[in-house]
This record gives sequence, structure tokens and C-alpha cells, in this order.
Amino acid sequence: MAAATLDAFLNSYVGEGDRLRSAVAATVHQLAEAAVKVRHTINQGVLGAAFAGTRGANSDGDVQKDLDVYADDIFLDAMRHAPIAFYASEELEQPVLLQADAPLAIAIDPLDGSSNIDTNVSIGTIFSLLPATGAPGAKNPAAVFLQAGANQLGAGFFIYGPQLALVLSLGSGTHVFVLSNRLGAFVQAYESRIIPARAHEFAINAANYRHWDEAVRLYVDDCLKGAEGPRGRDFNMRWIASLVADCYRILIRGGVFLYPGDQRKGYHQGRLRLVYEANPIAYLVEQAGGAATDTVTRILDLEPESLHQRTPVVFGSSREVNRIARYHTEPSSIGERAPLFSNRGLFRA
Ligand SMILES: O=P(O)(O)OC[C@H]1O[C@](O)(COP(=O)(O)O)[C@@H](O)[C@@H]1O
Ligand SMILES: [Mg+2]
Ligand SMILES: [Mg+2]
Repeated sequence: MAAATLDAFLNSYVGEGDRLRSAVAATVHQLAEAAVKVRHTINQGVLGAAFAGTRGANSDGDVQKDLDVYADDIFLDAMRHAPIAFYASEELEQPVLLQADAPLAIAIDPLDGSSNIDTNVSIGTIFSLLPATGAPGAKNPAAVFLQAGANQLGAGFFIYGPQLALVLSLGSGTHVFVLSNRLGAFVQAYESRIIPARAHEFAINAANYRHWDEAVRLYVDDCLKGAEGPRGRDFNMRWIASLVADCYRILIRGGVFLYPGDQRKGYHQGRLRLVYEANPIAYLVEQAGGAATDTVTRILDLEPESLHQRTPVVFGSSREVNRIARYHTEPSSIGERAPLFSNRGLFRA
């Protein structure tokens, strides 16, 4: 196990005086300090303030918990001390202008997995770092976040789990740091993660089975048939309902995650937000040798049309992600079934 601290890692990333790299490193440093504060509040659970309550709805219509708002305040405040021009958050309808001449923009999901807050299950903070000048209409807060995820300078998430961990990529591998209570610093736990190409585990909210399209149902049916089915091997299933926790597991032991679009009202593009959830996760997954699509198209190639837009998401082990794309685009190439999409399925009556 490598034992470099986050700060040592950031110093070596900056190297000799590159302004953009220095800005990225300074921002990650500030984010890490803010995450430790959020962690302290989470550790107190219902014994502390800012925990159990529910507010109205955020800009996207999701129920907003006190902890969502508290985390947003902490990270926004931290970004006032970082070289950030614009701060966009799941919890705020519009981006906030911080330092107009700063080189970076940050898009953040301050508290991911909100539905798990009360249940003592891992939650997190996801962030995406973009050049503040990289979009048409540069320096226009609304436009600066509408860049493809491929433009990201770095991305990461904190997971407030049994350990406080930071999963980070600055464009050269995906690294995991864990907060050491002894050192009071994030320490590198793995040099760089590699997601195995082959998956044995899939993650999807199967309660939505009846709302999925045929390609997704067929894929899941085939996994569930295990060794006796067309896959010829058994699959395990996990769904934590906390994107950071599902992603962390896939980075550690492989697997595939799906949050497809479905027929429920408001879910035609799935649930996850492109700019501050799918893009940073896709960046981390690709940097770990995995793949991420909207079931067919690479997530990092999508051009966002609005800050809070949703997208279907499939990510993880590359062979599995590619296979899921084929269920959508050329189903006849999958296995020997014919006719395709016949009226069958394990969940069907
Ligand atoms: O409750 P569902 O529909 O299974 O959705 C779970 C998904 O929603 C999310 O909680 C959405 O994120 P937020 O909590 O930030 O809104 C993801 O973390 C998770 O993967
Ligand atoms: Mg989220
Ligand atoms: Mg959130």
C-alpha cells in the first residue's frame, strides 16, 4: 500500500508552476477540508444539528433534507477560498459567481444518497472541475457548465462511509485516499484502481422492472438466469441507492451499475444528473479502465443542454457496459435468442 498523503499527491501533480494545475490542487485541498467538516456532522447523526429534517424541494423537484442544504453551505463557503469562478450545485437553481477571473468552475452534488441519511448508510459528495473559460459564452454562468464531461480537469467524490474516503482523478488514473485519524490527513490507500473488464455483479433498482424498456429487462433477465441462462455463469446483485457507494464498490471489486430511463413520470431520462453526477462518475470510471454510457453513447461525449438535466447511466466493467449497449443497438448479436424480446422474463407473471 502506498502511503503518500493527499497533499503530497497534489504537490507532485502541480509540478513546476502550472497555473491551472495549481488551481485544481488548491481546490481539491479546500474540498477535502470541507468534507471533514461534513463528516463530523454526519458522525453525530440525530444527536447533532442539521440532520434529520426535511425542507421543501430543490431546483429539480427532489425532496431537500437539512443535510443537503448544510453540506451545500459548507462546500460553497470552502469554494470562496479556492480559485473558483462559478459554483453550481444540485441544491441551487443557478450557479453562483465567486471570483470572476478565477480559472475553474465546479459542479457539485453536495450530498449524494440523501434517501439514506436517516438509515446510517454511506452517503457522499460528488464534484466535477471544469475550465471556467472552456464553454461558448465563457464566463456566462449558465453556459460554462454546458461543456461535455470530456473537458473535465478532474473529478472525484467523498464517501462518508465506515471510512471517510476520497476517490479522485486528475486525468491520470483514479486514486483512493482515506482519512487517517492518526495523521489528520488523507492518505493514499490504493495507487490507482483498475476495474476488471469482466463483471460478476450488477446494480439496479429492480423495483422499477415493469417500467424499464425491453433491452434493460432482457439484460437483467439474462443475468438472473445465471449459469443456466445465456450468460452461462451466476451473477450477484447489489443496490445501495447511494451512487457513491455503488461506484466505490465497483472501483474496488468490479461490476456494473444501471440507472436507465423508464416509463415513470419524470424518469424518461433516468434519475441521475449529467453535470454533477454522471460526468464526474464517468470520468473516474474511465480513468480506472471502465466504461460509462447513457446505455449507448459515452457519457463524457454528451453535450449538456441544461445544468440540472438528467441522463440514463450505465457504468463499470467495460465488457458489461459494452454488452448492455448491444442489447439496445443490435440485440440480435446477443446470444442465440430468436425472436428477440419475446414475451418472457423472470419477473413477469
Ligand atoms: O431511490 P432510487 O430511485 O433507487 O435512486 C437512488 C439514486 O438516487 C440518488 O440518491 C440520487 O442522488 P441524490 O441523493 O443526490 O438526489 C443516487 O445516489 C442513487 O443512486
Ligand atoms: Mg446525487
Ligand atoms: Mg444530492
